[in-house]
Amino acid sequence: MPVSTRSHINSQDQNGPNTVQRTRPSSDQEETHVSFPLRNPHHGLKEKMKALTLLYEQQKKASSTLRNLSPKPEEKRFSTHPSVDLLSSCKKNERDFKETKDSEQDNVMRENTMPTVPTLPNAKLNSAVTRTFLLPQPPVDVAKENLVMGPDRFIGFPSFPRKANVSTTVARKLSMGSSVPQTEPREFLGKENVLEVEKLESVSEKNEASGSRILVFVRLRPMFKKEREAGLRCCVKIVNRKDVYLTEFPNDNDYLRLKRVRGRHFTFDASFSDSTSQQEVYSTTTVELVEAVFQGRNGSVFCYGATGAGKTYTMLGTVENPGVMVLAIKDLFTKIRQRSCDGNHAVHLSYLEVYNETVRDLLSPGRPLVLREDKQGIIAAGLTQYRAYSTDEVMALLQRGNQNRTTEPTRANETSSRSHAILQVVVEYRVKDASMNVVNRVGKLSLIDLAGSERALATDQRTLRSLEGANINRSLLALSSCINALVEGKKHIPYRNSKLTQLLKDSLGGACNTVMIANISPSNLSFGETQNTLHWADRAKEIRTKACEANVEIQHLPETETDQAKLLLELQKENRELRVQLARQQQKLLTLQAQSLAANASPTPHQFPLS
Ligand SMILES: Nc1ncnc2c1ncn2[C@@H]1O[C@H](COP(=O)(O)OP(=O)(O)OP(=O)(O)O)[C@@H](O)[C@H]1O
Repeated sequence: MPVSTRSHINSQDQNGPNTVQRTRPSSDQEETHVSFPLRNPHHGLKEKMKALTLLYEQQKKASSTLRNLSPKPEEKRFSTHPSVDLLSSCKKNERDFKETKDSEQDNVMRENTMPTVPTLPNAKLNSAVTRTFLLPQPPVDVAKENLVMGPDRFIGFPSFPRKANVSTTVARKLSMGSSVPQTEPREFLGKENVLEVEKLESVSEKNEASGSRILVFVRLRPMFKKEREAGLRCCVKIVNRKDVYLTEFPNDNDYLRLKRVRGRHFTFDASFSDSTSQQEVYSTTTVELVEAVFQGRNGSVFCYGATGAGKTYTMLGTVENPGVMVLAIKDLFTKIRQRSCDGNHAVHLSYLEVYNETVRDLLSPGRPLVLREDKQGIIAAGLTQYRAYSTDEVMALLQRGNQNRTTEPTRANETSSRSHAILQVVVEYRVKDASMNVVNRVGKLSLIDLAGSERALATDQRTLRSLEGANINRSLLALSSCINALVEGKKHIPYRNSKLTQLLKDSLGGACNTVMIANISPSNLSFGETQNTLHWADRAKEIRTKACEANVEIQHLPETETDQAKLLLELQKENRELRVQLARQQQKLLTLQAQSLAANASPTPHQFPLS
């Protein structure tokens, strides 16, 4: 989504943050002196934070080792939609990740961590309209923390609020390019998959040359035990990780055509079989978009498919197998940690749903939001944007949002999402270039879990379910009309036909790197829906979005006194924010120290000899 002012970036900026030379002022000078070139007044604070964070991590490790000595609690199990309890999975995976990366990251500032949120077991499935799982409230300090920094309620859905610009020159850089480093995925892929990823890289290279094509992936979910027991057959075969063969088996009662088997063949950028891991799906589809966000480019990933085909599983996943949203957030913060020495990052987050043609804020539910269009695109007026400092915080917010999301059991899925959910993460990355100009990149990642289409049932007539179904189908139909119009190169694209298409306008026809993951079921009972999904996915391959330009702003060193004063104010604000962060870290450290002291002090029974 566009930022207010932009222009072309010169090639010099390619050198990126690593070439920046900076000097650090002493902490007493921080808020009083205005000498130029202006220096960032909170470097001292940053150092302190780094040291504190490290100390905190060590304490945390020590206390977790202590805890591990005590007998393990029973393995946590879901009694409801597993995707709603992501925090612990995130923690577990983050721990694994930390273990592997610890040695190389010792000199890097670690992200904040939050106390684990306990999950209440045995949450019951409820057929009410709104999800009513018994889930933990987000930790109090998340809410408090966000009150300190926000929430910035005025921020619209697709746009990020721009600060008053001191800028005189603005820069713009073209399209998601080969400059996007492939940092992560290979270690998670099997050997045979590396070759495939290389093939896929050539897809995105081609993309780069010819503007931005929507990349379309297909994911087949495994057959359920219930389906196998019911004698259903698999009608989908994936070959070469690209080709999808769909077989139409004759109906058992159709004696005349018993031997007639018809099939269709589709090819996509990649097709994932039912045994593909979540990590592999993420690495193939989304990892590059996350990297591009740091360069100021927008990216969208949306899951499309029939109800029960695996969209929410792909997007959110489970505790053991976190999905694209969770992996992207973790990846994002890992990258921020790795770059924390280069510049400042700010991550803002919003989460909304479109339910029955109304837009609702999932993070602070209230009145429906109104969509407005302005120069920056479609805006959901009043949508809350939270500033997040760590994966844990985002997970807590995501969990809170998922509690508020509308789900209910359907014929095909016990925890069917009845709304379209859009998680949007805005990353602002600010760094100084060699000439001490401030380079500001703003990239936005939209992760979209669409509601599934479902055939209307005769018994559903006039119930809330049928209204929901009708609205879901209506918005998906509107989505298909937009896809058609875009593919046919029509001038008028009917985005206004539904709230969903208005919100997806930027992803479909704007300057955005877009990925579509079409989820399909293997069961021959879902043949019609699968064929339909594959048809639209096949159409979507032909959509070209506008060349994805980087949102890069260069703020030149201020010359006038007013501009200098403005810059000073901004730096002071940032300084205050860092102080709040520091205080929070100190608080956490103290709590942890107190806990480990208490753990050491409390005697365990076997320490005392029996008399
Ligand atoms: N790749 C997969 N591996 C294992 N289980 C899967 C996979 N995909 C889906 N499932 C399981 O299938 C069930 C339905 O999946 P999910 O809820 O993601 O469907 P959906 O497309 O989001 O449906 P709806 O549109 O109704 O919300 C869930 O129990 C989920 O755990």
